[in-house]
This record gives sequence, C-alpha cells and structure tokens, in this order.
Amino acid sequence: MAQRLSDDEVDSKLSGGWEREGDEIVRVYEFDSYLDGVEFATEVGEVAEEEFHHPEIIIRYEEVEVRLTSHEEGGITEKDLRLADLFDDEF
Ligand SMILES: C[C@H](O)[C@H](O)[C@H]1CNC2=NC(N)=NC(=O)C2=N1
Repeated sequence: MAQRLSDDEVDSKLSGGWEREGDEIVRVYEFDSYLDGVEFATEVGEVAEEEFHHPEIIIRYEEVEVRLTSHEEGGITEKDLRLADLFDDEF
C-alpha cells in the first residue's frame, strides 16, 4: 500500500507543470482545439483504467485540468506522482 507523502516530499518530487493544492496534485494542459483536449482526456482515462487509479478530469475550451489524489490514503502518494508522469507521456 502506498504511503501518504508529506507536503515537502510532494513539492520536491512534482514534475514540471504540476502543482500541489492541498491533498491533490493538479495540472492544466493547453490545446489548440477543444477536440484535441477531448482526445487527450480519453487517453488519460485509458491510462487511469489500466493503472486503476483515477483522476478528476475537467475538459474546458482548449484546456484540460487533471487532478489526482489517493482517496484511500487520504492524500498524495507515489501512485499519484507516477500517474502524473504517465499522463505527461500522453501529452
Ligand atoms: C476501492 C478503490 O476505489 C479503488 O482501489 C481505487 C479506484 N481508483 C482510485 N483512484 C484514485 N485517484 N484514488 C483511489 O484511492 C482509488 N482507489
């Protein structure tokens, strides 16, 4: 079971573009079109399902906001950081 990370641990390990907001990590990805964002959100969803660790995804015009936390651990774990990197690989 992944352990909840401290705020300092998260802040030191976060990949570029990601920020910590309380018990979540968040990144806003920007796109040239709405449908490019929709396609990316689908790819994120497929990775999440493969990893069985699911983000909150908000699709807006030309941007997609992705939020991750480990609900069971009540905060941010290595699983969230790993998924963030996997999502970045789809971008
Ligand atoms: C039972 C529990 O819902 C599952 O183990 C998974 C499903 N997807 C999940 N996704 C996220 N982000 N956090 C979880 O704790 C989580 N738990």
